[in-house]
Amino acid sequence: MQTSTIQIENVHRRFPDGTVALEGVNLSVQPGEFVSLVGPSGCGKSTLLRILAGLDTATSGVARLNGRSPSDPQARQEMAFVFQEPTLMPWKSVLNNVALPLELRGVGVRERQDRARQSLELVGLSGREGAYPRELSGGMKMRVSIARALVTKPQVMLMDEPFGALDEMTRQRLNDELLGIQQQTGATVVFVTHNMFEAVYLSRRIVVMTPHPGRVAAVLEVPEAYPRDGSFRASELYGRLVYQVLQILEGRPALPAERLPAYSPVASVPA
Ligand SMILES: Nc1ncnc2c1ncn2[C@@H]1O[C@H](COP(=O)(O)OP(=O)(O)OP(=O)(O)O)[C@@H](O)[C@H]1O
Repeated sequence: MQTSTIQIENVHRRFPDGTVALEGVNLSVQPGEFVSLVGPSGCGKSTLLRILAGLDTATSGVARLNGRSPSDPQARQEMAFVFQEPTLMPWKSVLNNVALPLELRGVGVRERQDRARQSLELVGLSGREGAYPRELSGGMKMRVSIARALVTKPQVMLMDEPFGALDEMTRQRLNDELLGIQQQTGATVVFVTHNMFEAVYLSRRIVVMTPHPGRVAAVLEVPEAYPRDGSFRASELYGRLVYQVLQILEGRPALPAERLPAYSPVASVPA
């Protein structure tokens, strides 16, 4: 039986000031799956991602990555985190920024630079190895940040609003590149975004969260095969799914059955 890469069972996170960031969250993510967490500010998306990354701990409940606690050193080796800010070292070249996680793991200079070059090729930045972060556009910096995450060949990529600061055209281009990389590497991706268009375009499943307390309101399936391209954005399915996410976020009833396509997009609504 194939086990889930990520297992979250009845996770609660209450901060010392009494804020309940997460209440009773359940989610399992299969190997190679692309799952987005969508919802308004404060619904607990980042908190959930941080718990998965071992950067925060649940007050109660269980989070597992390949059956291990996210703080387990082996689990940490198997994942990479991409933040909204590219957080590059300004004094290091693009190549050395990308090689940094390998340097921290004690990999020799020749091997880490070779692997950093391969990673830069994946994000379309071959030829820019010698550049410094100040010479790059916002989109290029984010590509470097993704290349740095890929350099350790992680099974799981945890991405927190990575394209939130980019213009719409750059965001769409990077969405396509990310999907290409994900198909090529087979990585499992958990992707946080405020943007429901992006979530529908990228995901196999969308976890819609609502705040106060942070809960999973619904999980939508996106029944569109990969690889996807821009024509998906012009489809009826895409428009209806975006609308469905909005309805759930606004606390309105889901679309009536006669206004939905033949499939049933609400895969599950937790009790
Ligand atoms: N260290 C903390 N102490 C107290 N409250 C916190 C802490 N971190 C987060 N919170 C609160 O927990 C709730 C969830 O925060 P979180 O950052 O996970 O939400 P989010 O959905 O990622 O929001 P955004 O989209 O704005 O990043 C919010 O009410 C936030 O203010």
